[in-house]
Amino acid sequence: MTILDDILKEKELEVEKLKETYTRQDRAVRQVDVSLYDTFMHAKRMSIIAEMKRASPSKGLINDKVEPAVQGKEYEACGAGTISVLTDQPFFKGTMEDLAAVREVVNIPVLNKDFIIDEIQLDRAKDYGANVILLIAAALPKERLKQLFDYAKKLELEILFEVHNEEEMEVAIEIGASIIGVNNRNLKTFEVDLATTERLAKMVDTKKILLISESGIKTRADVERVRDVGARGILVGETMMRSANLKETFDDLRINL
Ligand SMILES: O=C(O)c1ccccc1NCC(=O)[C@H](O)[C@H](O)COP(=O)(O)O
Repeated sequence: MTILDDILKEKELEVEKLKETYTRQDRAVRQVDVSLYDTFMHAKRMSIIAEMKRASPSKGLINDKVEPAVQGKEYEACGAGTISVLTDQPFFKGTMEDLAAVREVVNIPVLNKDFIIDEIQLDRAKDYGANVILLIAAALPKERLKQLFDYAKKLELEILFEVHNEEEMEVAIEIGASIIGVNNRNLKTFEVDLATTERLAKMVDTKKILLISESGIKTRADVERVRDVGARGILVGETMMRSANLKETFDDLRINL
């Protein structure tokens, strides 16, 4: 059993419960109509998806003092292109209320970062004001990923399609993903290697597909490495959550393309 297996098992229970208790609250939270793909593709500097992440399986507790609305506003003021909110409770200490709190105060896209295995989680993401959802290639078979991909599109949600190896990248391309995130972290072993982005970037036409490099990004040199192979965006969690000066951190990482 890997940690991803454990998380997915937990998600099955969560979805079962959601199906008994959740009713759609069409547009219950403030909705902001803004596209991650469009803004990142037109940006002149590296776009940053700044993450709200209290804890993680690989690092344990990272920052449990964070107030999502305050941090979200600061991320936006410092130049974030999107805010990723981890909403998984058992492994990351996040909640859907964190997502709603961020949505209320920012005007940039908000990503519901969770382990999506069912349509009901997409309904909920929409209701809570997300613009973008995450689909992880390693989590589900291709056919199921495609069903969820199509359903998310129907809800007018953008999809960050996450891959970690060549086989998963093939799946992303076949499904027609236009935003592909290469996760530098192996979700089974926690090993982080930026060479993953360098390797997989060769498989995509980065003029059409928006390439995002995810995980393990800490320094300007890291950003230069992934920029040089075509990434226009980076997803940064721990570095943001531990930063003592977010303005400086953003200025350091938002390099010219
Ligand atoms: O971060 C983990 O330990 C983790 C473990 C298992 C599944 C997912 C996990 N993280 C989710 C992410 O992909 C990261 O939060 C995200 O890419 C940011 O990474 P970082 O900048 O290294 O915090």
